[in-house]
Amino acid sequence: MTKKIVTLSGDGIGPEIMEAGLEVLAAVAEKIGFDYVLEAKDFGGVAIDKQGLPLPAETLVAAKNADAILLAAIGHPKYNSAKVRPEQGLLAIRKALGLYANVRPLKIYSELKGLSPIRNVENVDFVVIRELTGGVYFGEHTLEEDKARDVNDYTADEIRRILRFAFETARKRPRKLVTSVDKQNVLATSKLWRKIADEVALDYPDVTLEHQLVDSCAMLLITNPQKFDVIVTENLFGDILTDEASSLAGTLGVMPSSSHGVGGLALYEPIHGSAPDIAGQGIANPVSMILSVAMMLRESFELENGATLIENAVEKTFTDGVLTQDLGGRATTKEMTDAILARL
Ligand SMILES: NC(=O)C1=CN([C@@H]2O[C@H](COP(=O)(O)OP(=O)(O)OC[C@H]3O[C@@H](n4cnc5c(N)ncnc54)[C@H](O)[C@@H]3O)[C@@H](O)[C@H]2O)C=CC1
Ligand SMILES: CC(C)CC(=O)C(=O)O
Ligand SMILES: [Mg+2]
Repeated sequence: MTKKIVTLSGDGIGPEIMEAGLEVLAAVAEKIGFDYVLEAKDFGGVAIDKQGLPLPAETLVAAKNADAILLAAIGHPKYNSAKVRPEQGLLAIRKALGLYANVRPLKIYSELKGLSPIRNVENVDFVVIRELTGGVYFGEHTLEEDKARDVNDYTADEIRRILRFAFETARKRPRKLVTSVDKQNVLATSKLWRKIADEVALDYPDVTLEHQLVDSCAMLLITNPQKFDVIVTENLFGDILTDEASSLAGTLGVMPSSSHGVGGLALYEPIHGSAPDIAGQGIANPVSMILSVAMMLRESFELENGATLIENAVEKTFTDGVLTQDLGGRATTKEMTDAILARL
């Protein structure tokens, strides 16, 4: 049956990397016989400019009716002091679709090992499960002249479901280790988080649970990244720790993600933003988007063969020394994409 994929190209480098991702999708689909249609929708800054809001109703309706959603990136400094911001659309679509579990795997490509500023990245292989629809990003925000307030809320149910997601993820991995990251020495939400993590662990005797405070976790990601298998944490901590973790891989430009919810619908996007500093120059690294397409084939459509084709082609492209500027190379977005296409 034909699958419907909604595409949200967004802002900045978004359209450039979406084009790359869709080219790779088309080539793989032809090889494996995957039948799909694309529906492109306005989202983010481009939607504000055209329709006055970052998540127009028709975009949300299309997303809800899709079999999967591909999102590139949103955001631009021109909205920094605007009332309506592209980021509001991003948070709104995650909430509206109930996408509470954001999966951010880290893979270190052998060819990129020397490019990481971290000395020892041998045998690093972990995934961060970031809670995506709760916490301080969704709490009340008040800003006055000389006072500001952001509320960090979590319910027990919200914590329990993301912990379960993390334990289920760990169960399928060889090391079966969950590191739950919090700040329970200070935060009430973290005290509840840790209590629930301990409770959920009782249902998974085959999985080991460790706790780590977020500040020392940030340090360990650099000094001992081999320690981690599955990291699970709240929205804000997961956002920060995964950008930090990307430095192990050499660049933000190689980290994809998937976001899952209750109904089976999932959204796939790079972990990075719209990179306004390089937008329009044709030099963005398209790998994060291309690997997000691979995650979509595997996780939404159970097309392991398609996902593996893409991942192997990316690996081979790196091995052959084709690198974009963020990795110290000279390849443009188009050259990198063509190199990957040639190795499918
Ligand atoms: N999911 C999304 O759409 C996200 C949107 N944002 C938004 O993006 C905008 C820019 O945020 P920044 O803090 O600049 O973060 P950013 O992630 O867009 O960029 C950080 C740095 O990484 C580089 N970079 C990122 N992706 C790259 C790629 N594929 N290839 C090569 N270099 C790449 C950029 O050039 C920049 O120097 C903001 O409006 C922010 O809110 C930020 C994160 C996620
Ligand atoms: C608006 C932000 C929460 C976007 C972001 O940084 C992310 O999702 O990684
Ligand atoms: Mg982020």
